[in-house]
Amino acid sequence: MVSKAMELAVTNPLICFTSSKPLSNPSSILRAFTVRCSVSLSSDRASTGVAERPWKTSDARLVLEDGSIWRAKSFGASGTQVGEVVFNTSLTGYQEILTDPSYAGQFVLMTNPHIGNTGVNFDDEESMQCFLGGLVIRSLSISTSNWRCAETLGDYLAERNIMGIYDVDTRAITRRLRQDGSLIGVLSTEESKTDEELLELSRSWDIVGVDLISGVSCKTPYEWTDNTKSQWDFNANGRDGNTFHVVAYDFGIKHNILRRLASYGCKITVVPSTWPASETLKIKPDGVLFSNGPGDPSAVPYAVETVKEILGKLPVFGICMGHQLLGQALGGKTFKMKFGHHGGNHPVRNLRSGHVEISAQNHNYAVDPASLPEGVEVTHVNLNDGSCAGLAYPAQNIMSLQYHPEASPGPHDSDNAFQEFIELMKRAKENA
Ligand SMILES: NC(=O)CC[C@H](N)C(=O)O
Repeated sequence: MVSKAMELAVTNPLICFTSSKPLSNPSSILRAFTVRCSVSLSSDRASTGVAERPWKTSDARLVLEDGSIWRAKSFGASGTQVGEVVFNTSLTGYQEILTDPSYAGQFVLMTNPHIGNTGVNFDDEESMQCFLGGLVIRSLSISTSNWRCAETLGDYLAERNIMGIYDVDTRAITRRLRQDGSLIGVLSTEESKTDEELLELSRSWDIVGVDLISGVSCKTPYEWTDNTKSQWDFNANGRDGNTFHVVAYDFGIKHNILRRLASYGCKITVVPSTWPASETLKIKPDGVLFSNGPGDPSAVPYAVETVKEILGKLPVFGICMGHQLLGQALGGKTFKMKFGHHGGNHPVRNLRSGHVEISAQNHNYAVDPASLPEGVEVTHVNLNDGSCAGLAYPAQNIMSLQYHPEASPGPHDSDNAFQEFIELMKRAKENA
């Protein structure tokens, strides 16, 4: 009886207001419960002799380069890992986020507090691997419930050797990142490492200037075989019977880009990031796609050179990293943003149609439109901060988006961009 009363007093904040008896003095009832609680706890310990709590206590630390230390509980893999902390505002889609190669070198902090409730399945992956440094969440769902669930999030991360932490104040960390900009952090479950050692590690590592593409790109070319089940293939009537051959440069390509191109009737050859432009031109495809990818676009001059050699010779479509490389190849500059855009709720204005699209985004760098030569048109603008979200150079059959028309996860408002690419290839073929 005593412990039942304790449970009610502790977990139900409305207990005083739902009592069947009129409350002449609610504070005395609270006092009574408090006394009962303390009696109950001390008598339990006395009878079992065990002072251990039944729940897990903090066994992980996130140390940020600004010197702040966040105690948390660990799940997934253990160890010590360094990376850049970014926050993602998507409500769900954590599995697609975990397998997006563009997160290599980063810890993803989900601002939605409740993660893991749908578990994971093996159809929703965006690549063959998790390349990110780790996952930071507020609350790890204690149960998984979804008809497609094959595994829990914790088991999935552990099998892939990816660290996760929960029970950490993700709102406070997000506010810090918004105020001070992106920060490097270290996640550790190793008690032998001091806070000072972890801080030192966070301050001795940087993501700027590092070629992260070479670690995520495929090693040899392959033909994409699309296994998308018909129930997931939306907009399938976008196909007009034509087949266009697209060479897709894999800078860390998300599978949904390939699925969407296939859905629009494209035959796709995926090639590694170092694949020579001359080999691509030899194949004579109808168009070239430059994919998304992790890290600093200024750290991969070889990729910019490849893009330069292809521009003007074939219709091209750049997505995210591909867009940034195109911007550089056209003579423009890219810069690092304060904390970037990561999430499925970014409003973008399509300046040609006048429509606002709610888009999926994931980038820390952007193209400076003022640095672009004449003739290059800014086609899309991010309405949160006015940054450049899309470019076109019609004279050379070039189009690009800073964000993700393939979504996954995120809204499908921008799917039409794939249709535009098809039309670009069609026009180029007709005029050839
Ligand atoms: N999704 C991407 O392609 C990311 C592009 C680039 N790595 C950035 O962070 O800006």
